[in-house]
Amino acid sequence: MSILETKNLKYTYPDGTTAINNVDIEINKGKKIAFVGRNGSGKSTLFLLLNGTLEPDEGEILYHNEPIKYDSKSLREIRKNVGIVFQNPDDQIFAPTIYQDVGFGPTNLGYSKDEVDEVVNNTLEYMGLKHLKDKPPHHLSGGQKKRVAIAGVVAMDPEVVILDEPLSNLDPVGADELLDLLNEYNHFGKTIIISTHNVDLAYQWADYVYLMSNSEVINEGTPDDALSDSNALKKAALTQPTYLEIYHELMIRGLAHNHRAPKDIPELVDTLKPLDLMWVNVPPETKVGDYLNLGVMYGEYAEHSPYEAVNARVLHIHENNMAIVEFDRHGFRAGGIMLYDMDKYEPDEFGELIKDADIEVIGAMGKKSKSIAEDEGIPLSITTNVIDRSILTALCGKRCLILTNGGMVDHALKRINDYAENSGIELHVGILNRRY
Ligand SMILES: Nc1ncnc2c1ncn2[C@@H]1O[C@H](COP(=O)(O)OP(=O)(O)OP(=O)(O)O)[C@@H](O)[C@H]1O
Repeated sequence: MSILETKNLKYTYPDGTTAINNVDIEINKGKKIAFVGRNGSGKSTLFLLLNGTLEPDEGEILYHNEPIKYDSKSLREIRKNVGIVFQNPDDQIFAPTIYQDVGFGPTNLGYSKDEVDEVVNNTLEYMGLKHLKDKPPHHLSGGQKKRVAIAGVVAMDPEVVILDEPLSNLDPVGADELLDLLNEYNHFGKTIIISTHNVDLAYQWADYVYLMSNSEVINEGTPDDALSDSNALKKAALTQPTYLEIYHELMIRGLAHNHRAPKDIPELVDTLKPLDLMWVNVPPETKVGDYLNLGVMYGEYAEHSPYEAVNARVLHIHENNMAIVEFDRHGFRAGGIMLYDMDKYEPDEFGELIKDADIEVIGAMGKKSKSIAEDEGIPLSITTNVIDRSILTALCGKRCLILTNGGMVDHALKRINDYAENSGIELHVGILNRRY
């Protein structure tokens, strides 16, 4: 369902610089969208057009299929629903304290004092800023200021949040934490749009990508489609995402399986052909591509039955009936990933389940899970990039537990099951405290 759309948009600044030219985009509700382009390609100008701050010279912008109007009532409405977080938080934060700054938007929307108090406290809690509420903004670090700027927008409960270069000036942990937060917010059904010149970020994070150059959109599509066209990337003076580049190099050398391009480390690991190659003696009638049974595994190596067949595919036949065979991946011993829905957290049950589940590593996704874990003294080994890191841990044979809640429970379950299905590796996955 389209939430924001532009048709043949054009905008020229008063000094004659055309910053947006013939731009047609369609943003669907609940998606994560990235606009990728070098400095000056027009991303910030487009964002200011999308929430009515600038008015186009030509073309139109549709919000829920209705053209935006520019009278003050309509503009208030669109700015409430399409919030922008500027690249530099100093352009956005101006009140004497964090509390007042985050309360500015809701106060302007006509909320009562109690309503403002409730919404500001909830937002500060959600953004992990509660302890800073009485501080003046100029005493905060760059990362904290960024969060305050986002909190000011989130407090108005917009449908769409637009963030101009959200990760600029953040250290790696701060960047991961912010992405975690944006993903969580997206799971509440919010549409999130970012601009970035970081192709790796756009490739890994977005559902849909627009590539911009010289005031125009020059390519668009899923991240693989939009960011693998070398001509378009050259025109935009950008390079391919690192994962795609590694994948293509592996493919050229025959080291990768020919399935979809990897988006993260577990998928990249999975594209690698297993190194289980072996010289074996084969019967004279054997052909390349045949499956051979090479014997049995037993004891702790057998997963599915006490005695398990070891199969291998013939890759190459040499003279004297010698062949190179590749072991079938079936029977790969991985660990497991259990999820625990923190909306239904019960300390006693949790302790019991953990004891029985033989968990070695615990991770938490989302603000609520992390703060319950902190309050309850549950030791967390993984707090960012949790799904990927849990899959990698499980691939090393360990059992992990992910604490999460809300829509992220099913999201995590789906991601892990998709990985298991695509890789053919049997991971044990389940939700500990949900009965089916
Ligand atoms: N207020 C302004 N007056 C005149 N020209 C401007 C103004 N703001 C931006 N521009 C010009 O418009 C073009 C697009 O700029 P814009 O800031 O939208 O790009 P951007 O892709 O967001 O860049 P960045 O990544 O550096 O933020 C550039 O050529 C820029 O110099």
